[in-house]
Formats: sequence, structure tokens, C-alpha cells
Amino acid sequence: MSSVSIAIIGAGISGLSAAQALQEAGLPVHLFDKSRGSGGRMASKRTEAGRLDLGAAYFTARDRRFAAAVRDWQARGWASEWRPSLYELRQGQLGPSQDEQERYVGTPSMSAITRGLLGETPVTFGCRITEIFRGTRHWTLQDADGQSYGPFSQVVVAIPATQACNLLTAAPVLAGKAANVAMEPTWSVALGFSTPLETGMDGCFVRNGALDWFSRDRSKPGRDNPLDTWVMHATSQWSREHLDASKETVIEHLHGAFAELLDCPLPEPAFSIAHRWLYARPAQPHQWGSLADVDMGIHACGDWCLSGRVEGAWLSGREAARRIIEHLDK
Ligand SMILES: Cc1cc2nc3c(=O)[nH]c(=O)nc-3n(C[C@H](O)[C@H](O)[C@H](O)COP(=O)(O)OP(=O)(O)OC[C@H]3O[C@@H](n4cnc5c(N)ncnc54)[C@H](O)[C@@H]3O)c2cc1C
Ligand SMILES: NC(=O)c1ccc[n+]([C@@H]2O[C@H](COP(=O)([O-])OP(=O)(O)OC[C@H]3O[C@@H](n4cnc5c(N)ncnc54)[C@H](O)[C@@H]3O)[C@@H](O)[C@H]2O)c1
Repeated sequence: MSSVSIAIIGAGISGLSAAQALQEAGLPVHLFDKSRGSGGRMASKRTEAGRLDLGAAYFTARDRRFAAAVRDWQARGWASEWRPSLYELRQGQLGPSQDEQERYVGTPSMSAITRGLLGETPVTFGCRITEIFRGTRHWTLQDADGQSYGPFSQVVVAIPATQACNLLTAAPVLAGKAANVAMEPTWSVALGFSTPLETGMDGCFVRNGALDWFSRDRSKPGRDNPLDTWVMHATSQWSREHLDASKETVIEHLHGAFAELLDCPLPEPAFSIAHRWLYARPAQPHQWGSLADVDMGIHACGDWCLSGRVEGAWLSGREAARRIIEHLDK
């Protein structure tokens, strides 16, 4: 078996899931990520109000393989079940909305899962890959500063579709498919209150106007935040229409929408933050699993190849790894 590493671009949940499966098969990998840490859209942002999940709020596990992985994360203390008191806006009225769905979060923050998965895996952070070249046998990567990395036996591109198509030029069919995937933006805002809000809600599906969803950070297990902090996500449409708005404007808007909906008085927040996710979710789900030119040794994975959720991203990374291992075994 080759001792030349496999390059994985993107240390989000899809890249890490691929890395884990490849390493379990005895294959060396090296991860690259433009950020300073792992997690991507599943990372938690370090703020003066503690670590906050400004991306994925929670996840569900419907696939039996992913459910087994989540049980493993729970056993390792990286994840826990979250049992929120859920509400829903229906015909302009807020009301409790119970269901039987099991939901999970990372503990003590969403980042714990990808940090745990990363473990001792070789990784280069703060490195934005801009080009991927194939030589006679191996792959070489180049970053935004012009630095080269390689040789690599295979490459896995585990980043959002819009960014992936720029790196897939060596495989035009894959690049074409990625280019046809529209990724929708999401504005995310957190507001922290010194006095806990007097509401029975922990989370609410709004799906109306500016607000898509909001949840109470301290209702999640393992959170230790002195402020009562609420994270809200804008709808895709509102986010698209306000893509270039200032953070202050976005905070003001979502604060106003939250205050209008709430069933209790809303004091002035002691803390606020806004984050814009340009490529938050694919406009539609796909059934690709992953994309590959197995003979060239180039693969693409990520939530956009499946359901646009944490589970889909994890499964997609797993599928990319499965196809690499299957090809090498031939
Ligand atoms: C606001 C929001 C709320 C969400 N809520 C939920 C939810 O409640 N439940 C759920 O299941 N899912 C949710 N999701 C979706 C979920 O977060 C994603 O499906 C999942 O995290 C995607 O993982 P990924 O590995 O495919 O991509 P990403 O997490 O985007 O990882 C890609 C990584 O690649 C890096 N990267 C990108 N380009 C380059 C480059 N050129 N060079 C090097 N590195 C690069 C990035 O820094 C990033 O770390 C939400 C997403 C957002 C944004
Ligand atoms: N903002 C973003 O960028 C982004 C990206 C990806 C996923 N997400 C969100 O992540 C969640 C993940 O989906 P999932 O299938 O894993 O979780 P889920 O089963 O909790 O939710 C799926 C969808 O079902 C509906 N729903 C579920 N429970 C409900 C309840 N009790 N009352 C009313 N409606 C309810 C909601 O419309 C929800 O969006 C979704 O809410 C999705 O909108 C957001």
C-alpha cells in the first residue's frame, strides 16, 4: 500500500469523516484548512460570551451508520442528546411543538466533535488551497501564498460546492456538477442577556420573514455561559436580500423580529454578534454520495453531495473514503 499521503482539503465534518475512515484503513492523510481550527460550519465561535454555535445548531441521526458514530461520540463525551422545549410559529401564533425526534449537540460546544475527530491527524491550518495539479503519478497543492505541498497519492476536496468547483479543474465533469449546485447564505446572530428571559422556549421554528429559527444556548447540555444567550438564524431569502448589509443592521433587524415574536419582555442585550455564512446550505439535496474520478484519484465530498446537513456531510466523507479504499484494493 502507498506510503504517500492522501490530501484532504477542508477540516469540516465531511473532511474529518473521510480522514477517519481512511486512517482506519491504514492510509496516511494530511488535512488542509483555511481557518485556524477545525469544524467549518459545525464550529463554535469563541466570543466574549463564551463559545457559541453560530453554525449548525444541532443534528439528527437517521442513517444507522451515522447513528452508530453519534453513539461513539456520546461515549467519548464529545456529544449529548439535546431535549429542548420546542416551539413553532403557525398562522402567526407561537405554540409548543413537541415531536419524537432525537437531536444531538456537541459538548461543551459543537466544536468538540470535530476537535475530537481531528485528534493527532496531521493538519495545516490557516492555509487556503487555490490550485491542485496532477503530475505523472502524484498530486501537488498550492496555497494562496504560492506555497506548494505534495506529493499526494489522491486528493479529497471537502469544501462547499461553490468553492470546490474552482479546485476541481483537473476533473471537468466533477467541476461542472459542483458549479451547478447553488449554495444559499445564512445570517446568524447571537444576543446575550444579563437577566434570563422569562420564557419556556428553548428553540423555535419560525420560518417566516427574517427569522428561520432561534434557540437558547444554555438549554444545551454542558454549556456554562453566564449570559442567557440566544442564537438566531435568518431565512435563506432574507439573508440573500441582505447579503451586503452591515453586521449592525442585521443585528438590529433580527433583534426586532425576535422581540416581536417573544412571549415576554425583552431587555437590551449585553452582548451581540453577527456572522454571515455565504455558503450555508445547498438550495437542494442531492443523491451523489460523493463525486469521484477514481482513476485520476480526485474526489469531492460535503453536505452538498447529500442532504445539506451534518449527517449528510459525514456520510459523504465516508463515501469518498470508501471509494478510495475500494479502488486501491482492486
Ligand atoms: C447557520 C447554519 C446553521 C446550520 N444548522 C444546521 C443544523 O441545525 N443541523 C444540521 O444538521 N446542519 C446544519 N447546518 C449545516 C451543517 O453545518 C453543514 O451541513 C456541515 O457542517 C457541512 O460540513 P462540510 O464538511 O460539508 O463543510 P464545511 O463545514 O463548510 O467544511 C469545509 C471546510 O473547508 C475549509 N475550506 C474551504 N475552502 C478551502 C480552501 N480553498 N482551502 C482550505 N480549506 C478550505 C473551510 O474553512 C471549512 O472548515 C447549518 C449550517 C449553517 C451555516
Ligand atoms: N440555516 C442554515 O444554513 C441551515 C443549513 C442546514 C440545515 N439547517 C437546519 O438544520 C435543521 C436540520 O434538519 P434535521 O432534519 O436534522 O432536523 P429536524 O428534524 O429537527 O428538522 C427538520 C425540519 O422539520 C421541521 N420541524 C422539525 N421538528 C419540528 C417541530 N417540532 N415543530 C415544527 N417543525 C419542525 C422544521 O421545518 C425543520 O427545519 C433544519 O432545521 C434545517 O433548517 C439550517
